[in-house]
Amino acid sequence: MLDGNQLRTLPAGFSGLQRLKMLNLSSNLLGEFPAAILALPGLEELYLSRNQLAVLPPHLCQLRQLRTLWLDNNRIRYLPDSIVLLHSLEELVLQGNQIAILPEGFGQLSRVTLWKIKDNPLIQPPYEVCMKGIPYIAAYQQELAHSQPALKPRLKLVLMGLKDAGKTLLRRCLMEEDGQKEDAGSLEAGSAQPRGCSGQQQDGGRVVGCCAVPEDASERRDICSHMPSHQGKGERPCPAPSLPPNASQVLSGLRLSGSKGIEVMDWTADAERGLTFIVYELAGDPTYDVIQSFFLSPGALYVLVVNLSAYVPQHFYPSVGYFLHWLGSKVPHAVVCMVGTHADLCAERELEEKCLDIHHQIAQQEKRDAEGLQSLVQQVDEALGQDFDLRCSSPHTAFYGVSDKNLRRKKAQFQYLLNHRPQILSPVLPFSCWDHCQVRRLRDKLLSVAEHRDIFPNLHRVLPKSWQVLEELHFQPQAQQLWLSWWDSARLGLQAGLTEDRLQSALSYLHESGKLLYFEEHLTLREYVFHNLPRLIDILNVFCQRDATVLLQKLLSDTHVDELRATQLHHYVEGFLLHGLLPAHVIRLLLKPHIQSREDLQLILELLEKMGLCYCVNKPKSKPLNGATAWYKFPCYVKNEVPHAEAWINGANLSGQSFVVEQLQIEYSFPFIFPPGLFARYSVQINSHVVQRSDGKYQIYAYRGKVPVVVSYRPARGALQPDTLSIASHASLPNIWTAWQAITPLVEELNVLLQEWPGLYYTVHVLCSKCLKRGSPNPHSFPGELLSQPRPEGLTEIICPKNGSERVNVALVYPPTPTVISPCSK
Ligand SMILES: Nc1nc2c(ncn2[C@@H]2O[C@H](COP(=O)(O)OP(=O)(O)OP(=O)(O)O)[C@@H](O)[C@H]2O)c(=O)[nH]1
Repeated sequence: MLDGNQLRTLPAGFSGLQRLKMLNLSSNLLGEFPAAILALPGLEELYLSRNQLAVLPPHLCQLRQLRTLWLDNNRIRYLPDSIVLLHSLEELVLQGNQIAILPEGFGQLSRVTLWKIKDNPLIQPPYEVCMKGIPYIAAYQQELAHSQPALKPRLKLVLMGLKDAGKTLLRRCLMEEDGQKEDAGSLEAGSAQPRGCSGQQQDGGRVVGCCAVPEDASERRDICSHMPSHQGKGERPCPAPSLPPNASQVLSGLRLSGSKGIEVMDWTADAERGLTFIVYELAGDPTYDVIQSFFLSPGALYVLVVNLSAYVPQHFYPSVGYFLHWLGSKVPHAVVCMVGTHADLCAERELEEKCLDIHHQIAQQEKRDAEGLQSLVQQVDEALGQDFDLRCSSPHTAFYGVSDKNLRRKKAQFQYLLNHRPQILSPVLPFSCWDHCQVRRLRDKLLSVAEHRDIFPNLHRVLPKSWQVLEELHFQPQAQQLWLSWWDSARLGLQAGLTEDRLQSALSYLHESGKLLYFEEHLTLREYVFHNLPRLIDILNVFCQRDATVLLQKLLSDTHVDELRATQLHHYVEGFLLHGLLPAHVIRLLLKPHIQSREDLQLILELLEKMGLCYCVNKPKSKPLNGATAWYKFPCYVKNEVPHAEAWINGANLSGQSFVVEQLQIEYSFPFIFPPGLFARYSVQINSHVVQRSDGKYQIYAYRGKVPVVVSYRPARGALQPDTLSIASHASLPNIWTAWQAITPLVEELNVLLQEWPGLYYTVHVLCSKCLKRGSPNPHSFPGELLSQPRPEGLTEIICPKNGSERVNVALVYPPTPTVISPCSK
């Protein structure tokens, strides 16, 4: 064991150690692979992790006995071809290198069971194939050998930013620049002038500086959209825009009101090289939050759009910081390009100062986040430095009762978060839709980023012919269905010559490149392949729309609607916007263009439930409704602050009397960001576990059998406070076990949902029941971890420091296993 030294070379004569079977040289400073190692033919285990190796010797295969080879976190760019001859190899760890291509015949390493390749810029085989393991690599390489490879560069481009940031206009200008007109059907008639600039200088003082930044994320995002984008008096006048001919065409298609929601379209940005962007324009309106995260995936280029004219430093977080946190929690290591629109409305100096401010504040936010994570790593290290028994001696120590193994997992997770910060490509790029040169410059910038091999290595990969055939089959004109079941897709795969096991990789590729949606990791959604994106998005957009007129228009499009019926429909819309309730037949009307039959409606409703948009309020579990109207609740529409229920809060019922029961409350804290839309989706997800529920905007009261449960979301109360989501129950003391049983499935559902955010940091605690009973505003939270399946014998009594020597009866469950899902533990 020579790990953790400062070794740059091995001493002369090292090769004399002919009986050596294991050699650990990890965490040294080796810049070259020591030749002496090759002269140790009996070597079975070789650890060279965390060195500075760039090249491996071509004759690596001399180490014929090698069973374990760890080379992670070096600088290796290529693997020698002879590595495929290491037939005894069982463990091969290569993560954290610069490997783009695996040697031909790599699939021969069929004995390898421990395989790690993450964090390499893999092109061939593509990343998603490599991640799946050696058998998939073998299948892919076979495939490639038997087919005619072809190149098809395509990248998913996601536009995001606040409402009215200028995303739509930016996209249209870029596409018009290339002479690509959109389907006129998708445009609504509007004024020939942009909303932010009437073509003349607008008056009105700049008042945004005095706005207080709201604490609620949705309000945070709303505020900037209401900020006037006018120029203040005495500032450089807005130059009368000289309208480029194509900009006026673009503007003529821009609608004036109503939220159009999410849009997706192809943009052939460079016809010569055949490079296509699949552009996903997200909605700036936070009402779309519940669906937007479905469209964020790895391997895309993200453009964060900021309205520079409206920007003031106090609003950095809602207009920039928030989006970086959101994106980072869903797609760790996402590639982000910052664009500042409305540059024509800013004086030169103002432009410079604002861009600089955004740049500085991004750096500050990043530094703060990284320091926070680093201090967590340090805390874990300190805990690891202690003996496990010592850690278990007091329940009030950090990581009380957490095993070394779980601590190491935690550390790996923090390190993963630290190493996968968003990649922000450049300072803010000022942009004006009026300026041809800037439009062209932005287009060139996006193209050059896309072409950058280190950033998007996948763009240059060679694809097997069968993958292309698969794609064509999915998009053939007769494939008009709303979506395909996985089995339909598998049948197309067979036609393309892809067996089921090989289909997964091809679908993952199509998902990452933006061509379709396939949620491989999602428990229920992975049964679908969403190839018809415009239709799917059309459907989802309907249920994020808050504009009564737009909804009514959809409902009244039928010519046979009499006045009575119209009034009735009007009431339905009102109820929907207030309580989120709709009967199935009205949903059918809203989705009319997409529904031909009763089955279509049923399938769509099922899908909406699986996506966490709505649940049926009156369907008895696993029984048909016998002709009664099914009503659906869309939790993201619920407006009432408090659920209508005879409920209890913090140990007191509505009459204010204290219960003689014990409180059990598990609290999830989200220090950086609470995933947008999570509460609404969670609210749907738990529906199958609860009865007699009553929903409020931030709270759900319900029962699990006879045991009451409450789920509450509390937005952060200040900049440094976390958002929290708690799951609570109560029971009389001897039956506290029943309360644990009541909330366990709800905890599990939350954990499953949280897996969709691999870059999210959150903690889980049990709150002190005594503090809760006293109604303490700041109850003590116990560290440690929860068992996902607690047992009665796992309940422990501990003493809360805030309650003197009184014992707290609702306690942690040991031995602990992690409930925090680490992307590294997958
Ligand atoms: N003067 C000027 N006006 C712009 C510019 N970009 C956008 N606008 C105007 O700003 C307003 C909002 O632009 P949109 O492109 O609709 O904003 P968005 O980000 O798509 O908004 P949502 O779809 O609601 O999220 C419109 O009136 C545009 O005409 C720009 O560079 N200069």
